[in-house]
Amino acid sequence: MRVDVRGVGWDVDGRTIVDEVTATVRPGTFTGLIGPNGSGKTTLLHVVAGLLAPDRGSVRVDGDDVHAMGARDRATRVALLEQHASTTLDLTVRQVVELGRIPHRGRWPGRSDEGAEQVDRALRLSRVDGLVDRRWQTLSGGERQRVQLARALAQEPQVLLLDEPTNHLDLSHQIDFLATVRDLEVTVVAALHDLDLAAAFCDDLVVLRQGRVVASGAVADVMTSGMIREVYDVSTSVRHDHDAGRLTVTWHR
Ligand SMILES: Nc1ncnc2c1ncn2[C@@H]1O[C@H](COP(=O)(O)OP(=O)(O)OP(=O)(O)O)[C@@H](O)[C@H]1O
Repeated sequence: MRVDVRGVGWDVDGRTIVDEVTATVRPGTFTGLIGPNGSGKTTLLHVVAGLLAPDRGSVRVDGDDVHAMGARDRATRVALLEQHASTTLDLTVRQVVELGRIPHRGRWPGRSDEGAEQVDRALRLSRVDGLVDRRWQTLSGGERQRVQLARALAQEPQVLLLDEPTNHLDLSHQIDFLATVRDLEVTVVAALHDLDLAAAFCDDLVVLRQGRVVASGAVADVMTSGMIREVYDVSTSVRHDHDAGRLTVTWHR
């Protein structure tokens, strides 16, 4: 599924938070949304997910306007993994993941095992199949993040939006999580703070500053020390590591 963001703007209290954003996300690719704190990444993801209506412009998924769809239709196409998952759920891990099936249920819910296969697959892919009977409230931050990924995958979206998904994860789980997401056959857009991980896992990047796109395109073209200096005011070396087979970003004081 291709995502087309065209001239999107969103204002609050007379302030423009997302400003004339235009970007295309190619089907099946992993696009990183990067930019400093407060640059509008979360707000833009919320607009793309259909949670916020844009004041200007449009978002289309395979040609269909996200904001003209019904909520159920939208939820079968687009899933959002939020930055801060609710902590008040009194459910087991399996029950949380089953919430992802709600948009697929008929108006009159049928058998209780409807979608069980998709739930099992999502639990396995997110490596939380060993936690199915645990209560959500007893999970660590990293475990919660992985369970929320499983819920989003159980939703079987064609577009998966992730807001700083590696926040609570240790290095090994960060790498594992991003590798899992990259290999999914869905179109993924993730807001990421770690530029080295973004360089390693993303196909394309969109760089935001003060709500505007300042660079976009293939990682190798966009992730340059010049861009990082301009956007983050940090001096870095961006090199291709032949042993690792990827770009690396190292910062200097
Ligand atoms: N509902 C709102 N009311 C007022 N200001 C808002 C609202 N939503 C977002 N903002 C402001 O818009 C700006 C962009 O916020 P947003 O959360 O989209 O940035 P971000 O790039 O995701 O930041 P971070 O990297 O810190 O998570 C911030 O200055 C924020 O305070």
